[in-house]
Amino acid sequence: MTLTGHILLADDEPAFQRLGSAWLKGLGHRVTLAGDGDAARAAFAADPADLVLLDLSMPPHHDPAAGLALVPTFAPAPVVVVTGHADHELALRAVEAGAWDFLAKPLDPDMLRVVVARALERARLAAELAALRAKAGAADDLGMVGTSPALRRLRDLVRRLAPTGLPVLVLGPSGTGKELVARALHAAGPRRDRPFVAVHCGAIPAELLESELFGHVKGSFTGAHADRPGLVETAHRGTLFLDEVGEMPAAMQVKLLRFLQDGSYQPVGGREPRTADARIVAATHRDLEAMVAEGTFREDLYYRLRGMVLRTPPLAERAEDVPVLATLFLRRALPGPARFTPSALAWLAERPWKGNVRELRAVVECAAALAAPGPDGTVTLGADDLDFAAGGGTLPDPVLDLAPGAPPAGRRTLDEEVEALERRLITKALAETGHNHTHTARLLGLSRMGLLKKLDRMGLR
Ligand SMILES: Nc1ncnc2c1ncn2[C@@H]1O[C@H](COP(=O)(O)OP(=O)(O)OP(=O)(O)O)[C@@H](O)[C@H]1O
Repeated sequence: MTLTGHILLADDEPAFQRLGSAWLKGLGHRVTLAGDGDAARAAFAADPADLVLLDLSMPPHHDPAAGLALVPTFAPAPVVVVTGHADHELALRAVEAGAWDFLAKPLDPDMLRVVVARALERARLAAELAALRAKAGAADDLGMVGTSPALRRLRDLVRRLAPTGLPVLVLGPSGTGKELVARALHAAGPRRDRPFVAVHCGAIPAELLESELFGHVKGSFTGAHADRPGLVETAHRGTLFLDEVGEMPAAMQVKLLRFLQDGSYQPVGGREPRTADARIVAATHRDLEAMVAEGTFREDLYYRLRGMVLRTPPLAERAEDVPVLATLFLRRALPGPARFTPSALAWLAERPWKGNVRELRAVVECAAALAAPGPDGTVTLGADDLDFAAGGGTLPDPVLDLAPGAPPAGRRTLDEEVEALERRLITKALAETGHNHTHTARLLGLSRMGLLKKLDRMGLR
C-alpha cells in the first residue's frame, strides 16, 4: 500500500504548480500550494504538511540562499528541494541545510512518485519514533540523575510542566543543574523536535544582546551587511532559555517584556514588528525578588517570567545524590571498569561541594583523566586521587620528585615527561576553576585559544 499524505508544494511557476499538484493529487495526496517563501511558511504554520516540496529560488529575491534558509523552518516535516538548475553544489548545500532529498526540473513523474513515497515513509517512521520515545521518556530520569527526595520532586514537576506551555523560572545556585532542567522541560514536551536555544544573558555585551535576541536588518549599523535573524526567531515553536536573566540590562528588560506579553518584537533597525512563538524558560542564581525590591529588575518582567518556579537545591542539601552522580560521571569519563574505594566515597561525602554538581563532575573527570588502570584493567580511584584532582593534595609525581640527575621515571622521554606534567597542571587548574576555560587559561598564563588547542591535542575537551 502506498502512503499518502498532505504535501505543501512551494513553487512560483504557475505551470509547475498545476502539473505538480495534478500528479500528486492523482497519487492520492492532499496538496497545498504556495507561490513564495512567506506564503509557504504561513501555509505550513496554519496547516502543517507531512512533506514540503520546495523550489529554492522564489520571489521576491529569487535567491537560492534565501530558499536554503527556509528549509529548517518546516521541521519536523521532510523537505524535498526542487531546483531549476541541476546544480550539484546547491543540492548538496540543501541536504546540509537539512533537506531530505532533491529533484531537478523538469520533473520526471516516476522520480517524483518514488522520492515523495520515500520522504513520507521517513516522516511516518520519525513520528513513530517520537511517539515511542515519548512513551519511554515518561519512565526515564530526564537526564536529571539523583535519588534524593528533592531531585525526585524536581523530576516530577518537570514531567508535569513539560507538556504545558507555561513559562518557567528556574532558581538555584550555580552548578546545580538549572540548564539541565530547562533542557529536560524542552525534551519532554511537545516542542522537542524544534530548537532549544540558550542565551547566556550575562555573557553577551549589553549592546549586542538586542541584536542577538531579536536580529537586525541590513544597514541598521556598520557591519550589518545583511538581514540576520535573532535567537527568538531561531527558537520559533521551540524553547528559548534565558540563562542568568538577572544580568539582563534594564533597556533589554522592557523589550523582553513586550515579547513575553504578545510574542512580538522588532529587529534592530526594523520598522515592522514581527512575532515568534517560543516557550520561555529563564534561570538565575541571583535573588530576583531582592533585585525587584532594590529596583534593578523590573517587577512586571519578574511576574511574567515566574509562571512557575522550580528550585534546584544545592548539592550539600541532597547528600544521597553525591555517590550516584559521582558514579555516573566516572562511568561517562572512562570506557572501561572503574570504581571508588570506600575512602573515596567518604571523601566525596565530606566535601561541602560549594560549586555543586559542576564541581563534582569536574573533580571526578579530572581524577579519571589522571588515573591509570590496575593490572586487571580496572581504574580504582581513592581519596588521594580525588583530593589531588580537587586541587588540594599532592600526589607522588615522578616528575616533581625527580632528584637532580636521576633518570626519567619509567624511562619516559623528556617530551613524554613534559606532556605528562602539562596534562597534570591543566587538569588540576580545570578542577580549580570548575572547568571554566577562560579562568583556567588565565591561571596558567595561556591565551584561551592556546588552552583550547592543548585540550584538543590531549583529548581533554
Ligand atoms: N541531576 C543531574 N544529573 C546529571 N548531571 C547533572 C545534574 N545536575 C547537574 N548536572 C551537570 O552539572 C553541570 C552543571 O549543570 P548546569 O549547567 O545545568 O548548572 P546551572 O545551575 O545551569 O549552572 P550555572 O548557574 O553556572 O549556569 C552540567 O554538566 C550538568 O550536566
